[in-house]
Amino acid sequence: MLGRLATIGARCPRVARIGNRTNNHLSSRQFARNLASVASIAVQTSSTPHGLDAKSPTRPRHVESAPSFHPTPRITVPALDSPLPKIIDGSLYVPTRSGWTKASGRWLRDICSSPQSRNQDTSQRQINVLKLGKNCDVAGVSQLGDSFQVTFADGHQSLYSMASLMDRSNPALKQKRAGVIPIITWKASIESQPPTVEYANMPSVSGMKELMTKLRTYGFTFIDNMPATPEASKQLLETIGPIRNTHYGGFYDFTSDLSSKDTAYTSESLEPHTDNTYFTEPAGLQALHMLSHTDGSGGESSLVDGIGAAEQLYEQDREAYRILSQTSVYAHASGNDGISIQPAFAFPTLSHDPELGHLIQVRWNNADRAGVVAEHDELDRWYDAAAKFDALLCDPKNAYWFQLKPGKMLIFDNWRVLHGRAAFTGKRRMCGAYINRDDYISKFRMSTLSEEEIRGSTVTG
Ligand SMILES: C[N+](C)(C)CCCC[C@H](N)C(=O)O
Ligand SMILES: O=C(O)CCC(=O)C(=O)O
Repeated sequence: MLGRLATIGARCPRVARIGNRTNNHLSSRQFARNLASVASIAVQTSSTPHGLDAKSPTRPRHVESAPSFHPTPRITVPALDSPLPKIIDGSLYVPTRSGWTKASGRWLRDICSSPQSRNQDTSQRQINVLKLGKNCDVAGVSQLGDSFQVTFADGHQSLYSMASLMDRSNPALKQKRAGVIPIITWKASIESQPPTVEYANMPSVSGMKELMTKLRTYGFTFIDNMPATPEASKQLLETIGPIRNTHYGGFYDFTSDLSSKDTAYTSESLEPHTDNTYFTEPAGLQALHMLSHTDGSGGESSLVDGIGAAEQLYEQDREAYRILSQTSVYAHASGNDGISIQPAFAFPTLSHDPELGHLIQVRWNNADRAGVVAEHDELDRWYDAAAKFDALLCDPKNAYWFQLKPGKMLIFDNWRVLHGRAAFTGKRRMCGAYINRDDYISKFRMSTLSEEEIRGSTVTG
């Protein structure tokens, strides 16, 4: 059954090219509406109350009729006669350029960072506003520069910057929280200048910043001129984040001996894929470092920008993009003895950030795919859409082919970039590791944001 459009649809890609830098921000709610009007990919600003456009030809059969839309009753706020904040019914109203902003007493107390409210060593909350009731009502407020000192009904006082009151719905802050920056999508031509970081610069502050920025911008980078040893590879990866353990072990050092019952442990070719589609959360980063290849040839590696390919699919066939964004797919890993891994629930091939709307994850592995969550009369539409995406992934224009070599480690974003391999002969030894997505984004933020930006974009409430 095609998923409901109203919930996780995504808007057409607002592709604002700045130089050759592409800003991919897919936002929610507009998806269905724009599907109905294939005329242009110009971003529309209005959004239907329920994300579904009555004209949409693709309204899923099972969606119940949209409930009638009741505007939220509004408290009449005072005219903007004085620039001073006001207290109404225990909430604080702050004057802003665009009118009054309401700050609920419980929210203010919840985000209080005073030592009474928050452990200063762990940044963890040590009060429970759910039990404080009317004590959280705002009882007094005074302005101190660009901050407000709030007094609560139980006498507790705390200081809030104007920014902290205003920024709660600030998209730029949400992007900083999620480590979202403008990305550069690429095709096979990236071969002329693939993103690369010199090992000699690692793990200096500037070197890590360069590594994280290139990874986040391109979805992959090489670490060049490094020792062709598992020890050096493991040590470097551990400066990024903890190595993730899986049924393949932690740091992996493998060859084509079927020591794990997976085709990666053979000499066969592998189509472009993302790893771990059978996990509820696929690894965020994957590293591959060829240590040796003797008595044989082949084994070239391929990379494809999954976001770039998805962008091409959107421009070529919006319906196919929608189907891959709305149809959930299972996967499995069951080769190893005693292993039968499936995700907690099925995921679409293309997943979008539910708050910011942009394409956040590509999940694609033809070998590990299990059930497609679609009725039989819709299954062929999924196969048609998947075939179009597959053709883009395998298009020589999109695939960057290269030969890995000892001393040059590849690290890539397994939520964005697909990797593949040509068949090979001889003995080929590879090492590397997985790193969790959240650990990757944490390292990216810590390496590229200022202290203040990190603090300001760490959502505490
Ligand atoms: C060797 N290494 C552990 C990296 C990979 C193991 C196989 C990964 C599997 N084919 C997948 O697509 O998830
Ligand atoms: O052997 C390779 O080059 C890559 C194997 C692979 O796809 C993987 O380890 O996930």
